[in-house]
Amino acid sequence: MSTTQVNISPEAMKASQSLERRPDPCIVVIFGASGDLTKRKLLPALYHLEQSGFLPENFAVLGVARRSLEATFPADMKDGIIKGGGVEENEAKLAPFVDRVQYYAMNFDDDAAYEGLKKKLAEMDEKFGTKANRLFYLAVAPEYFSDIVSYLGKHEMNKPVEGANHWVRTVIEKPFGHDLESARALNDEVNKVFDEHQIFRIDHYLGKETVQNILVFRFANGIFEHVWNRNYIDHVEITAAESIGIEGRGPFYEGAGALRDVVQNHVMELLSFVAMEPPVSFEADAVRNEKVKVWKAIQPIHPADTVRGQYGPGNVDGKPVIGYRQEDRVHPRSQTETYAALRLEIENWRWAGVPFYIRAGKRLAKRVTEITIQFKQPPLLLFKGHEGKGAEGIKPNVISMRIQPDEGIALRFAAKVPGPNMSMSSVNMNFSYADAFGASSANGYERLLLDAMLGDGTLFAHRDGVEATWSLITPLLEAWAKDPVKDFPNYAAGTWGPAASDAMLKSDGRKWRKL
Ligand SMILES: NC(=O)C1=CN([C@@H]2O[C@H](COP(=O)(O)OP(=O)(O)OC[C@H]3O[C@@H](n4cnc5c(N)ncnc54)[C@H](OP(=O)(O)O)[C@@H]3O)[C@@H](O)[C@H]2O)C=CC1
Ligand SMILES: O=C1O[C@H](COP(=O)(O)O)[C@@H](O)[C@H](O)[C@H]1O
Repeated sequence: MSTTQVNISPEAMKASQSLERRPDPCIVVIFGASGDLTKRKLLPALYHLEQSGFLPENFAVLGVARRSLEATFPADMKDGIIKGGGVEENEAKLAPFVDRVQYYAMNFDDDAAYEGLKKKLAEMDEKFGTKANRLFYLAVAPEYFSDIVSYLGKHEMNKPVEGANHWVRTVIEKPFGHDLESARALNDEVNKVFDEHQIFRIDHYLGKETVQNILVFRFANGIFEHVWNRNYIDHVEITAAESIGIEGRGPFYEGAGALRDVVQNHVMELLSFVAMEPPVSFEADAVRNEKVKVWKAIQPIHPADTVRGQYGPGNVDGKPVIGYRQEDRVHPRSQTETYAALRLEIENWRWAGVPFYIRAGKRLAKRVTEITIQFKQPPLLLFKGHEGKGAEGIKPNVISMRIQPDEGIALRFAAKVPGPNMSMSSVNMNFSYADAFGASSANGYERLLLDAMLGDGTLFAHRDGVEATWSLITPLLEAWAKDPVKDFPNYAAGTWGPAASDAMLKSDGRKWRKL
């Protein structure tokens, strides 16, 4: 049961949901327009932004992909746009948005086609009054990132047109490289064409309200920061569990695995928000610098402090599902991990000696992303022996930050059970986002697209950060590659992962929090 009470008036709530300034007129150019990401996330997010009145009046979208979809794009995606945009089903509302979306078919490798693209954009500027401002969104497989960027440079679409007061930016999807070397090479390639301030490396976790709220919880409240350190915290757990499998993305996932797919990026971002020092301001560089300091303070992770898993057949939500090796376009003896758990330490004054346990995986028992801060037991267990019959007993205090679903924060503490005896039980104080502020349809992409259009890079990854996280992960990938696993699959779909993961915490006298 929720105990959330909110002291915000409807007027204040409305004000917090309004924009201080709208983005300049612009065209969002989506490379990979016929793909899954565009359909499920980008177009719905843009539609929702438009419906919220956050887009400039002079605004347009150009979808770019290989197939000839001029006649059907984006009409054949309209159901997804309406559903994903969280706007009530109403075709009349959708029509003005769809009128601003156009399509251009080309092969990303086709040098000559970029001249056609340039011409098409100039025509759209005329039609929509978009003033030559461009947001090039690379929603494509990573092997195309460099090519597209260099062709944009070669055809002089990377810089504002001389004499005009406008901007050109690029948003680059993850994965940003597949190891340290490739990330550096990609950064070099992209930096040859775009200045760093033009590059927005997206990690959609940073667009989630609950992720941003980690910083608000820590730095806008007076009581938590004092205990947010090694003196009071026993350990930190970060869980990013998914119940879905690889959703037909066999070739991509075979080359990625859980470590590359979510740990190097989403989970490392969560960790940096939990562990960073207060930035001097909420400006892009100040926040990014503090994050990088955290990643650089993480000690090299020893392979013995890691666990790999791969799901076999099992049951998810009461339905039988196939194992990873049976998925489409997956090698029948694949070594790719669909689960990874790590134990790591951040060697700085705040965190020395506090283990951080991380786990992420597919086809786990349920979808839940949560950060658990477990505090030390009080120094004197005054009430030992009074735990109370039938009650759960006194457990250490826990702050759990639920990133998704059921977004919110809970604090576990001990309370006296009513009655003549001094019996105690653990209870939870809950804050629920939905109860406090109503359900949100925002999917992270909305906020980030808006920020990119506004030129605000605070919630985007920076070159240094990407390279720092790859520096941590790459040695593990190399160590794992040298040491093939013999027991894959080692967890059944629909469970909480391999037994070795529980054993890793058990060897430290701890266990994963039940989620
Ligand atoms: N899907 C998701 O939920 C997420 C995806 N991402 C990242 O976003 C990016 C896109 O992913 P996703 O949408 O799933 O990928 P898809 O495979 O669904 O889409 C790929 C797109 O690229 C186009 N394309 C591929 N090759 C060419 C080419 N040579 N010339 C022109 N167009 C080409 C395809 O066009 P056509 O159909 O015409 O061939 C299609 O529009 C990837 O980097 C992925 O890692 C990141 C987070 C989540
Ligand atoms: O980037 C990715 O993220 C999703 C998980 O995102 P979420 O917002 O649903 O938590 C993951 O399924 C996908 O494999 C990965 O590429």
